[in-house]
Amino acid sequence: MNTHARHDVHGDVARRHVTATAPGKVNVSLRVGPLRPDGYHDVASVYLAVSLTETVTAVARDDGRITVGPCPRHVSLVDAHDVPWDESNLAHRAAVLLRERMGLDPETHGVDLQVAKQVPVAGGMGGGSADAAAALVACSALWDTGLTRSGLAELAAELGADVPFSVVGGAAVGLGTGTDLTPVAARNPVHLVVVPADGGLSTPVVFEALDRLRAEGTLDSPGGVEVNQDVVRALALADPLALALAMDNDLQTPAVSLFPELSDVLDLGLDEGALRGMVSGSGPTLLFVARDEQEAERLATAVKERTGIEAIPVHGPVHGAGLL
Ligand SMILES: C[C@@](CO)(OP(=O)(O)O)[C@H](O)COP(=O)(O)OP(=O)(O)OC[C@H]1O[C@@H](n2ccc(N)nc2=O)[C@H](O)[C@@H]1O
Ligand SMILES: Nc1ncnc2c1ncn2[C@@H]1O[C@H](COP(=O)(O)OP(=O)(O)O)[C@@H](O)[C@H]1O
Repeated sequence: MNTHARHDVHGDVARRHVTATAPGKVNVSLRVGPLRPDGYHDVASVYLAVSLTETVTAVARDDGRITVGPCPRHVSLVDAHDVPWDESNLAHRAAVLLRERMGLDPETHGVDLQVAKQVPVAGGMGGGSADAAAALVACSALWDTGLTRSGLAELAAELGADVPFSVVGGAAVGLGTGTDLTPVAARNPVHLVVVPADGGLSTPVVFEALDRLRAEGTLDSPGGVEVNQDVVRALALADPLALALAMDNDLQTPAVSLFPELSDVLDLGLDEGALRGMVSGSGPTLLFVARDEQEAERLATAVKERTGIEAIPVHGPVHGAGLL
């Protein structure tokens, strides 16, 4: 029996359960290379894990079934209707993959996954990836696999480009499809405001739009990608102004072309004193850089007042997936 699992009483049956959390992310730099033959793009990404986290409770079942659903005990900050609560759910896929790779008996190793979401769905903040990371950590403890964090991060890469970073957390450069991670120093917290949009954007559709804009010559086509070292330095120095000036995102133009309303909110954030506004990953969530925590609170309130959108002050880096 592992040391992390707790017991709960559901009817007459005591069921072991484990809870894990994992962070959402923003990309403070996202440089995208040309389309590869496998349908992916090489990226040079600078990830920052932020204080908007997902929580997954894994409750043991001995009939081998794996289920996933919204957590009955936690209030989700996002609309659970937007999430596929079936085998396609990234948390479900994580549990299936872990069980298979660890050679566990599919007749006896089942789990009910209860997910409490805070990260906007399909928003470019890696919420589904965080659910997968938290599910990996929770199921690994529940089933006593003995896998290390780097073992979990390796499995995570099979689930999606953003999943390893949510396992690892902090701040990191991501190369390859984003899964080849190198931690970077970020001593003091960076304060941001994230502004979710009404609706989501499909990640592959945004990458396709980038390819299209490059093919027609509207955007330059790079031969390769290089890490944005100015952003890495700004994180190391904990200098919000330098970070704001250096940030970039090759998916911003395609995301805004698909979701033109984002331009107005970007302008509004700057008008309210943000140091910089940018699309988070493939969008449509926006991120604004604030000078400090107080300024982030003020900016979030101002954006909320002017747009009615629930802008959220966050900070990063925060740690990666872990047990509660
Ligand atoms: C753009 C980024 C930036 O961090 O995140 P989001 O904004 O979606 O959160 C990531 O690259 C997304 O990561 P993730 O959402 O895990 O992507 P995956 O499920 O692995 O891939 C979905 C699809 O996105 C495209 N894709 C993804 C990653 C990559 N390096 N090149 C790509 O072209 C491919 O079309 C792929 O089929
Ligand atoms: N646990 C999950 N939470 C949210 N979305 C999920 C989940 N599992 C699968 N998905 C699917 O993945 C898509 C992208 O999810 P998400 O990770 O929230 O966004 P992004 O990739 O933009 O950061 C969603 O539209 C949804 O169809």
